[in-house]
Amino acid sequence: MGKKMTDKVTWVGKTDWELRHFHGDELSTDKGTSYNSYLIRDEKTVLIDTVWGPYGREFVEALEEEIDLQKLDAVIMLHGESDHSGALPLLMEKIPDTPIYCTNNAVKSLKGLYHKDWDFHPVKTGDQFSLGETTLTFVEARMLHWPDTMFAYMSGENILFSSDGFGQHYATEMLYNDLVDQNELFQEAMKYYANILTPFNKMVTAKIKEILAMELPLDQICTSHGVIWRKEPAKIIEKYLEWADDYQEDQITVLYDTMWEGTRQLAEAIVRGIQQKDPKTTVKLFNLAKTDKNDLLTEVFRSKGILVGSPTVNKGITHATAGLLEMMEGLSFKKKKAGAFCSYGWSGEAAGVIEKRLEASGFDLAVSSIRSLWNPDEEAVQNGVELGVAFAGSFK
Ligand SMILES: Cc1cc2nc3c(=O)[nH]c(=O)nc-3n(C[C@H](O)[C@H](O)[C@H](O)COP(=O)(O)O)c2cc1C
Repeated sequence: MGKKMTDKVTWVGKTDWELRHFHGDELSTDKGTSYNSYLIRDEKTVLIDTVWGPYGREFVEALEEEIDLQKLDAVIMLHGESDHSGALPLLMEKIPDTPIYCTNNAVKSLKGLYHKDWDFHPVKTGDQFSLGETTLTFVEARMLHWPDTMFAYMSGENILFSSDGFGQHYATEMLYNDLVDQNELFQEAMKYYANILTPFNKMVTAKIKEILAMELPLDQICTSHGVIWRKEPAKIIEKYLEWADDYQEDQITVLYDTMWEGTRQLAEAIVRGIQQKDPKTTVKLFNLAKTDKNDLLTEVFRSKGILVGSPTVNKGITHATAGLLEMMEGLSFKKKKAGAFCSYGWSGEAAGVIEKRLEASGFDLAVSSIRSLWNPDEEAVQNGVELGVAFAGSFK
């Protein structure tokens, strides 16, 4: 059942309350998500995006209740990814000759995913689609977050359809940003940005500046996941500019893994050292194997510095530590300091392995790593405290 937004625009997406893992298991979605699809009825009728494949049948049937599919003049695909295009094969079976407007790169991604020769019409920045009283203007948005992404601006209604930009994995029956819990909303928006868009900070900034320079009146931002920003849409744009500018808060995060608590004891000593040196800084301690990885990455995103510790296992680090370091490398965090620590029994390679990986991932190593032979004794605890003091001191 569609939700009417304006005389001409109806939300025809799918709210997915139960989704908990997205992109395989790369991204946790504790609050579910929505796949937003929009139906525009002016003199012409067009559909913007579809929904994920498992909901394809439901989507097409609901769309048929809204309109005679044969009256659909075009399908506009802002981004080829399966969560937005999954229902396309089913829809196109019913309307095989309907043109699909998308970027050149989306022709490639959609052909690669579905191997169909639909009637593709590639568009570029500045190209327009006249709907009647209103017009859609396309703006390519490469790497926000795929090479195939574009935005579409609808004049008359003053709506920016922003694909995954400004999105959140946040299922709600409320549809609009002003009707939901603001803390939850901004936490989910930040988690989305931290985990998906961080590598593309520069492109986010450039794209937002390009759009702001167009001086378009903006009443709503319609993203492809989560709520529609209708109240003060400029607020999320400002947040994006802040987040894209190598965001950090006055926070240090200590992340450790442990088998027998030795590395944890070292981590606690480090936390005490940080608090001693700088009581105002927020210090957070997490067992990285037991905390949601995407929440951890969001904490790293907020941090000015991180310290990572692992027990030494078979001359290396634990798999959970390795997994998180791999994800951090992919996100290309900038302007953050780091340090490493480990507990060991005989060879003690873990701290060195972590240090190398942090450095290769672009972190600035502000302190030399420390190690504790077995459980930390008094001297090792003192080394932990001193590491914390030195790390906190490196920001002065
Ligand atoms: C399966 C296993 C493999 C280990 N491999 C190494 C190793 O290669 N080198 C080393 O120095 N210690 C090794 N250790 C010893 C641990 O690093 C040591 O017990 C350390 O104190 C564990 O830290 P934790 O108390 O934080 O778990 C190993 C321990 C286990 C259980």
